[in-house]
Amino acid sequence: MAYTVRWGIMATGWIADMFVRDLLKDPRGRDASDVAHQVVAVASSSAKSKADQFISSLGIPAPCAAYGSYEELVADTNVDVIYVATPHSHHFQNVMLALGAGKNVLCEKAFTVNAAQTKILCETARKKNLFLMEAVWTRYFPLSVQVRELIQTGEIGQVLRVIADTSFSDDVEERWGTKHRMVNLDLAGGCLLDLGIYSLTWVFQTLYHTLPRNQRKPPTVTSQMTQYHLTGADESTTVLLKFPTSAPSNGPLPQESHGVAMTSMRVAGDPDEKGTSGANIRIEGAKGEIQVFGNPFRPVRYRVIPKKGLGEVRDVECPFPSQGHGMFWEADEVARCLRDGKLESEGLPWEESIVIMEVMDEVRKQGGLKYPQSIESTEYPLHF
Ligand SMILES: NC(=O)C1=CN([C@@H]2O[C@H](COP(=O)(O)OP(=O)(O)OC[C@H]3O[C@@H](n4cnc5c(N)ncnc54)[C@H](OP(=O)(O)O)[C@@H]3O)[C@@H](O)[C@H]2O)C=CC1
Ligand SMILES: O=C1OC[C@@H](O)[C@H](O)[C@H]1O
Repeated sequence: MAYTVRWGIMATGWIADMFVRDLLKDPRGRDASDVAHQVVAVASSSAKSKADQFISSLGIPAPCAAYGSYEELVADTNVDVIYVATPHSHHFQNVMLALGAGKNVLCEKAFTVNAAQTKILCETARKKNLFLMEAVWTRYFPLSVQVRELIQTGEIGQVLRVIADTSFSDDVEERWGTKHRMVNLDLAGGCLLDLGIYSLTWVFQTLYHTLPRNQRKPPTVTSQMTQYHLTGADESTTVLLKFPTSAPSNGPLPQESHGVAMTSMRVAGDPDEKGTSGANIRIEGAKGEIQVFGNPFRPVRYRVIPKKGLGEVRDVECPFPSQGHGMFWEADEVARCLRDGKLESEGLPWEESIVIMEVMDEVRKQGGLKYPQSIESTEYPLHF
């Protein structure tokens, strides 16, 4: 018998739409018949009619309540878990609202504006015995799971360096202007929090998450940042990380590793959008390399390249079942955690989200990127 989760959707923007499309796919299409999803409520902060429109345009089966405020959504007793799909600037306030009403939460990336806010959210969830997870969907792809397993089983030996690039060469002025959440400081815009987090995800899930928990240590951080001339949000950021502990080595290899996390809105990881420039992620080990192809947030295949004499090159395609976007895998993880009474996901524990937020805090400090005090604040409730 499938364990069914009843979702409440907070916000009706782009990613909420994509997420709900995936929730509505039959889990059997991805061999996940142990879980099922229902969308039982949708809320828009601007108007109830927007929630009504969202429900009808996506064909969400009745009954599904439509609300014109987030307060009404979190009070709905039919809802098991809230999916928070608002801009970064609002995550802290929105998640606190949901936790305060006794609701479990899946919150979009970046978890919050800064690490101090993330810590409060995790502490609040712990105290209230509620589930909370940052929606870094890529971590739950079979591709990510397979790559982590290959590292853990020693396929490429000790991993010494990881390079990850999440960059798109947009016409920034034309596409994002000054108000869009991608570049708007009031909404915690900029490529680090929006896209760089995926480069950091690849660095962390290969160099940090693959270690036993008691061996995971925060990296040191060096970085460079270029700010967008129209708003001051970062348009290009490069982060160099040194992790003090790597997988145990039996020989002369160092007990440390390097991560290079890049992101930009001016240059592209895949300029011709045909993959000509190669892999956006390279995971380099003492016995070989794993390359990951496609957008770092939605990669499509990987290649294992053993060091000369140690084996053959292997390409592995990782298709998206049911013509899905790939967000259903993180939703399935939420369902299984709720079923099993867990407060956090093993795929992205609270502690790891906090360390990544701390890295982003440090990068912003080094780059001189400050957001308005109202959205950096840890005060709750705060109306801004
Ligand atoms: N996992 C992924 O692949 C992706 C994740 N994201 C993440 O999802 C979040 C939302 O991004 P996205 O959907 O692209 O953003 P959109 O701008 O498309 O939607 C955001 C929604 O948040 C609500 N909202 C509440 N307050 C505000 C406010 N002050 N300004 C603007 N919107 C507000 C609005 O919904 P309403 O009026 O209904 O309340 C709005 O439609 C971000 O954290 C982003 O990083 C984004 C894209 C892809
Ligand atoms: O999370 C994301 O992934 C997809 C990108 O297009 C989007 O800007 C970003 O928010």
